[in-house]
Amino acid sequence: MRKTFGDLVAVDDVSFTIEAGETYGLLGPNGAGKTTTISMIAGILERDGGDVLISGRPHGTTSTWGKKRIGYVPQDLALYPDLSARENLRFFARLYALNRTEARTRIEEVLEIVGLTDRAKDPVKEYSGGMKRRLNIGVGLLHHPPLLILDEPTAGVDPQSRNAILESVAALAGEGVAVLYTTHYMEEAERLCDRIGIIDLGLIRAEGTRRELVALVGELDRISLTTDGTQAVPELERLPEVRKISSGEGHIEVMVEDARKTLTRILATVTEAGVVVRTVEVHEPNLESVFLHLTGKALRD
Ligand SMILES: Nc1ncnc2c1ncn2[C@@H]1O[C@H](COP(=O)(O)OP(=O)(O)OP(=O)(O)O)[C@@H](O)[C@H]1O
Repeated sequence: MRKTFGDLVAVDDVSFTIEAGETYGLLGPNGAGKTTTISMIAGILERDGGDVLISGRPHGTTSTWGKKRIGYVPQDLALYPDLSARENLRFFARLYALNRTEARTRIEEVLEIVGLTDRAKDPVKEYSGGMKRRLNIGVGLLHHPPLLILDEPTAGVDPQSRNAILESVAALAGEGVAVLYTTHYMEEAERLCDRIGIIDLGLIRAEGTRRELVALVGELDRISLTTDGTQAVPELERLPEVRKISSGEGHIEVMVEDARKTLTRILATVTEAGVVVRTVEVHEPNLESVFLHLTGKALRD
């Protein structure tokens, strides 16, 4: 897809696919083109070029078929403050043309998913920011969309709601919903997303699982041990998984590609050499360093 606003190229050439049950994260700094990209996918913004296919079928701003299959949760809240959560959902269920019986069941399911059943009767104006955000997500789920698009759903919410949001998104993906998730919080992308597209200046600079992205820039995991000696170093050097070792008095640092896979073997090798291990720390390179490497700037610039 491509989108320009006058001279500004907001989305230059963005292309990706999301499978059912997969959570795809678009990670990028402010102004990277995330909202523009998802607005085109949701069919609320005209594209200048490119295609959006849902289950192989073209979809655009005039496609009702496509819109029925998408739950779009914008950054801004769209709720009636004087109505309760249940009344808000009832109103939106009518907009989505759910019949009465369908609506009744689905509203209770949705309240459960977003964790608001206990507060369903209270007017939304009495809700915390995070609760409003959760209800907003609930609205996007009413019509059972196979694709759910969330635009920075945790921006500015309290930790409890943030956790609730992340947990409901993971549960929905577990039920087969394809989720497109935008964020500039690296930890969220790492925790939630099966695949991540790093977007900057309207381009996807790299795409893959967290591990693939990290491998792309050649970063290694580091296992730091504090020990009572370093006589295990020659044995460690012989292990094929070990890429680099440094050691000094009372500590050994081992660089490997995948610390989770190699940790047991490394500890066994050290102990067999008669060295006592006092502490173990594993440092995995994160997406922040990948982002910095790819774009030359920090994620939160
Ligand atoms: N309607 C518009 N008219 C003009 N410029 C726009 C418009 N919408 C977005 N832009 C510009 O396009 C670029 C991409 O914006 P976009 O909102 O897609 O970024 P984003 O990655 O979602 O950022 P944020 O994290 O702040 O939401 C920005 O430079 C923005 O100023």
